Amino acid sequence: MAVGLLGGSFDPAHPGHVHVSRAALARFALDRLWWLVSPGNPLKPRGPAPLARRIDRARAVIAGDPRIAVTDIEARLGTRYTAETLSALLHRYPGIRFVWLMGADNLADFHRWQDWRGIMGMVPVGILARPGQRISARRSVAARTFAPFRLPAPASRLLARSDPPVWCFVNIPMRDDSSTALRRGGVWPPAPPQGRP
Ligand SMILES: Nc1ncnc2c1ncn2[C@@H]1O[C@H](COP(=O)(O)OP(=O)(O)OP(=O)(O)O)[C@@H](O)[C@H]1O
Ligand SMILES: O=C(O)c1ccc[n+]([C@@H]2O[C@H](COP(=O)([O-])O)[C@@H](O)[C@H]2O)c1
Repeated sequence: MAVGLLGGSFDPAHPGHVHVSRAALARFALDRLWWLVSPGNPLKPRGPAPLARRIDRARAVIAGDPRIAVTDIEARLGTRYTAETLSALLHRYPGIRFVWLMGADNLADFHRWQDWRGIMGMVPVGILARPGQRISARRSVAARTFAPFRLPAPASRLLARSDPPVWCFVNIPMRDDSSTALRRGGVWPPAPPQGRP
């Protein structure tokens, strides 16, 4: 079974997450997709809304798609860095072919992640186009360093069955939803329940 992993703050989840998830299922021939709702991105100084609220919202946003599961795996494993999460998952689920998924904005910054080269050696990586990020992603340190291991987009359905390091960038119809825009618009985070701080 091939499972895509979409890690994120999901602060909050939005239709862009669902859109890239469905595109990844189709383009990378995945059977399932797990959202890993992060306890907190190690590179973001500001802490996100409480995990339970982000998970509730994520479940509401994906309602109706049985192929996508919302998980708190990183909180359960006690991991925050993706390299640690992946090694724990590979150890725990030896029969699953995992694919790490991310939007093009994360490819642009990927060389700042802990043990990013190690991540490329652990699992295939699928990148999904995001508005305004195409050039920075293409020119990124990670894209240049791993250029020889890029799977051409027309072969994207082979990604999960390819041995790492391997990565594939797919151009999908783009949506410009972002959690930042929702936070700036004041619709998130919701007010805490009365009587609680
Ligand atoms: N509209 C989108 N198009 C492509 N990828 C997206 C989109 N929205 C989110 N992603 C990807 O989904 C993953 C999780 O995203 P995240 O939860 O950080 O949402 P975000 O909208 O990027 O949040 P923020 O604005 O706070 O950075 C990341 O890999 C991100 O690149
Ligand atoms: O491992 C790292 O060093 C690392 C640095 C930055 C981001 N990440 C992961 O990237 C995913 C996307 O994060 P975010 O906050 O952009 O949604 C999420 O799973 C984070 O844990 C991981």
